Amino acid sequence: MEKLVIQGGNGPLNGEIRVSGAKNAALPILCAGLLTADTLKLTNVPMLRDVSTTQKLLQGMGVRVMTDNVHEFEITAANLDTLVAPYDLVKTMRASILVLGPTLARFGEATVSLPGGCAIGSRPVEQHIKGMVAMGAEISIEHGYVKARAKKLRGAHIVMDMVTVGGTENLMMAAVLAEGTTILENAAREPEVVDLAHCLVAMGAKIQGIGSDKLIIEGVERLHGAEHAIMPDRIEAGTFLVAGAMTQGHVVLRNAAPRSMDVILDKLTETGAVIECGDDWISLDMKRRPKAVNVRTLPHPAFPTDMQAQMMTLNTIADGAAVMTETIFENRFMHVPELNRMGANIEVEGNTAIVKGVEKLSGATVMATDLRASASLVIAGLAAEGETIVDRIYHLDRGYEHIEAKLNAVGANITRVAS
Ligand SMILES: CC(=O)N[C@H]1[C@@H](OP(=O)(O)OP(=O)(O)OC[C@H]2O[C@@H](n3ccc(=O)[nH]c3=O)[C@H](O)[C@@H]2O)O[C@H](CO)[C@@H](O)[C@@H]1O
Ligand SMILES: C=C(OP(=O)(O)O)C(=O)O
Repeated sequence: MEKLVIQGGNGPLNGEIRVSGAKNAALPILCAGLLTADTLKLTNVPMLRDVSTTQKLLQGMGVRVMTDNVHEFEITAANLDTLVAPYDLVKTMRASILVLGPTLARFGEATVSLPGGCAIGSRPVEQHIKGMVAMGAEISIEHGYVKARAKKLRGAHIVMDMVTVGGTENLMMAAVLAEGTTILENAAREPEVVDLAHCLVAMGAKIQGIGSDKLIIEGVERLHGAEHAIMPDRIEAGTFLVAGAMTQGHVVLRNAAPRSMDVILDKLTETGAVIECGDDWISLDMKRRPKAVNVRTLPHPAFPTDMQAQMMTLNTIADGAAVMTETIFENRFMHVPELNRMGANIEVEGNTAIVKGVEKLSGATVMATDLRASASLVIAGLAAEGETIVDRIYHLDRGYEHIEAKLNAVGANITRVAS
């Protein structure tokens, strides 16, 4: 197991960082390769652990996956060897459930291990299942697996009980090959859902209402190959901007998607940062101690839960106090005790955290229990006095591509060492 050793107080971050492709767009889009026998060519794929897990999962099913290991993938699902996604891969990456919709739609059958919960919450998938049942699938849960069968899915009118990103993606991928029209109401509008929809359209799918909470999908007989560039990662970008703001630095992000980040950029402006954007770049200049900002996580276009931990870290050293409410996941404050060990002053009451800004954090050995909690501890370490050791960084490697190299290039001092 590896850990990161961060020498804090290295001064302001200063320079340019290239943003990688979005993990949360790449994972469903790789699974969309199952919808056609032709080749789906993807560029700007981030090279991170969840992507290699998806590659293994698809290859295990018999999909041909070619990659240059520098962000380009070609996926060809001509014939499959098995329609089963096994527990040992699904348990390391919940997004594996996204093979269910496309496999069922194209091959009439799919057996996927139930992902179960994870550190941030119980994360059930009953909305995915409810939607597929409405489309005519017979579904049973056996030995921890979802077994789905449907000779041919048929279009249905589905109103989801809550906004679910993965549920919307799975049902959209099922509906594109169903017979007739599917209407998905209360659909997720996250930019990554939109990116998947654009890729499906490039493959020949007929989808209206992209980017809204009502998707109208007219099933087609078959999809074809296409070429698609994965959108830039708004959460990785947000993480670097928070690091820039906390160190009172000046960072410029290239290959970014500022239009997908309105609320994150607004919040950073509220902290006192000066933000400028072009079509694909963002610059942040911070000349003062940040002001505390209140945050409430909600589905897009409101503040994303995947940026809550990083923004809380910024609030730990801000001028003033902030109220932060997490409404998406029931257990997404696991960074709090670790940040408090670094000298932060955070109290949690239910799904709300009160963060009172302190002058300085101090370096400590901390342990990361989920992906964004890990990222928040790395950026806390940059602003802290002394050395911080972030242990168990395999969570971090699930979702960030070379985070230490990217931060070191703009003035951080982070070393990866074996535990
Ligand atoms: C790979 C990927 O894209 N992951 C993202 C995706 O996760 P994921 O797609 O798993 O998250 P969802 O949007 O589905 O979950 C939102 C909430 O709905 C609940 N729920 C969901 C489905 C369901 O059938 N029943 C149910 O109760 C979940 O437990 C959670 O409380 O969206 C989350 C919310 O933006 C992000 O934090 C994750 O980074
Ligand atoms: C929660 C996240 O990912 P996943 O849904 O893959 O666990 C995340 O990206 O912050």
